[in-house]
Amino acid sequence: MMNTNLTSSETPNIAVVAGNFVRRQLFFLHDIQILELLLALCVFVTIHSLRQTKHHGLPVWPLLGMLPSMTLAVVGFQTNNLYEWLTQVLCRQNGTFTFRGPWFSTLNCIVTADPRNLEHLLKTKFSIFPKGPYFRDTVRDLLGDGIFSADDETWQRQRKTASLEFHSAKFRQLTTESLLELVHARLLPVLEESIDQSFAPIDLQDVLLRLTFDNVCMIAFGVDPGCLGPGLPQIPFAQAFEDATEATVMRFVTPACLWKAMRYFNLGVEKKLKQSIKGVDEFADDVIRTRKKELMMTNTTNSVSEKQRSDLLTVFMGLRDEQGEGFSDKFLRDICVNFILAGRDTSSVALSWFFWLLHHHPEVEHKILQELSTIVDARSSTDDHHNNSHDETEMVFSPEQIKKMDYLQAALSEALRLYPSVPLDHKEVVEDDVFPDGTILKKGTKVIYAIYSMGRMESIWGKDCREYKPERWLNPRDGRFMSESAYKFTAFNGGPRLCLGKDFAYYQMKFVAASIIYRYHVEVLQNHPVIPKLALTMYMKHGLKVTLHRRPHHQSSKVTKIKDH
Ligand code: HEM
Repeated sequence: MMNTNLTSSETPNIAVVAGNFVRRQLFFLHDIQILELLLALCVFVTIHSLRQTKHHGLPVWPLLGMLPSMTLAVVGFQTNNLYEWLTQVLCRQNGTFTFRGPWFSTLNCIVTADPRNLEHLLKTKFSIFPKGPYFRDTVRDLLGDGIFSADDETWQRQRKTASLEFHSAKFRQLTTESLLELVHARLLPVLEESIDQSFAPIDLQDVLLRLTFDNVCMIAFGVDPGCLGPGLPQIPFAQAFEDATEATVMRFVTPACLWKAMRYFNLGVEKKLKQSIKGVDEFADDVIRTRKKELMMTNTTNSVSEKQRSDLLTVFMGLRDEQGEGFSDKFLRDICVNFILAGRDTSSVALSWFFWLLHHHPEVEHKILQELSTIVDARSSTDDHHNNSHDETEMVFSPEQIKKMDYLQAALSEALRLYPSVPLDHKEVVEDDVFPDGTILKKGTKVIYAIYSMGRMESIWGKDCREYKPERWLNPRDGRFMSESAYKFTAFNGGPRLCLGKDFAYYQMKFVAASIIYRYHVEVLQNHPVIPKLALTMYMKHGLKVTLHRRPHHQSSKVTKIKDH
């Protein structure tokens, strides 16, 4: 580390003086100010360089490439939405174009929304399109060697073990039980509370984020942080996790040399990142230490309760390599943190967009209600001894009932088609190649696949591609749900890196949506602005402010009691 503490007896060193100067200047920079600075730089150079060329019909500015056009789109002169701007360009360019970034950035990349290219990238030539060193370098501090950023053997090992676990009966039991507890003992009471407080508006996105955070922590760590509860408490671990993800995302829009300098000098957003990662690590270390002790106790006392745990931490702790060595604590921390990131906000954000779409499509809400009533009535008539089938305030949907909700699954898939939780994803090319559409790919090129745009292309979904129509997912003969090719509907990725939590995510979203819709009509506040936030996951920038109205059959303010089913 450079010594920045000069005493009067020391000769000033030019590197130290320069270092201090940069440190002083950067100290005052906030992340927003950095963006403003970049924007000002764009405007300045744009005004001073009147020469502008075109690449495939897109303006390319000297030094700045296509950044000014994109910036104008994002700040609102054209579309107020980066994803919409990309969609417009991709539609004009038949599904693929080359984005030219400014000279100082690493933003040059191929952007594609062509299903043939997606299949090539995610499946056929999977091995030459890894996540790559650029992505890993950017997210390493938070994600380490976890499944999201890993490639090759490090990825394969985690994928294989987690995949076995995700498909086991024990895991299914853990997830259904923890979800049931969360929805009935925590989510529904919080929603009821808002009604009791004279229909106080609540931010449904925030409530759902809390629910999925608690749920995925139970799956990954086997502990419940308790974010969802009366009064919606602030939980330091959840806050640290959120801050750490947001600060990591800032690195993708900051020149690498700048964020690396800020990290070195511990300034601005990088300082915040360091502090929040410390918060995440402390929580993880504590859980790992406690679990190790518990497992040792279990082994010595030969008790079975701890051995029966099926959270990912316990499963990975039990693994040994050929030399009989277990995973290091750091690697165990990376594994869990990555799973929390994967399952934390994807389903909650998808559910938020789904409820917003329902608000604008009462006919879809009506059909979902009809489906739920049919399923509930069928159980009432065939299962008279079932203790909760007639008492609607205590209605708990069973896994078999959830499986039968084809229309709800179609409505959720349609929401994900238009608002995919991961709107853009990326790969790096490690060998020269050519896409099926003829695009030449040089080694080292970055490829962005625009999942959001894919849902809005006539060439993929037809003329009504922008309409919300769950029916497109139903077999016209029997009304059953029909899945789509992962290279056309890429919300869950595809090929060997297909989302590991896809089945669980559908179960979770269906269970939560059915439990809410059966009891309440969700009304979005009039004039509440709903626009996507620019982040790795497609949050609603201002949340989703709603009021809840009890259905006529659910007029009691009694909170649901969980019963075995
Ligand atoms: C609506 C909900 C969800 C959506 C839309 C979704 C989408 C995705 C996408 C697009 C990827 C690829 C990311 C990338 O490689 O850059 C992915 C990967 C992954 N997802 Fe999900 N996900 C959802 C829910 C979940 C849940 C609930 C879990 C776990 C509890 C989960 C676990 C994972 C894991 C572990 C990976 C990494 C797979 C790998 O790289 O091999 N996902 N998901």
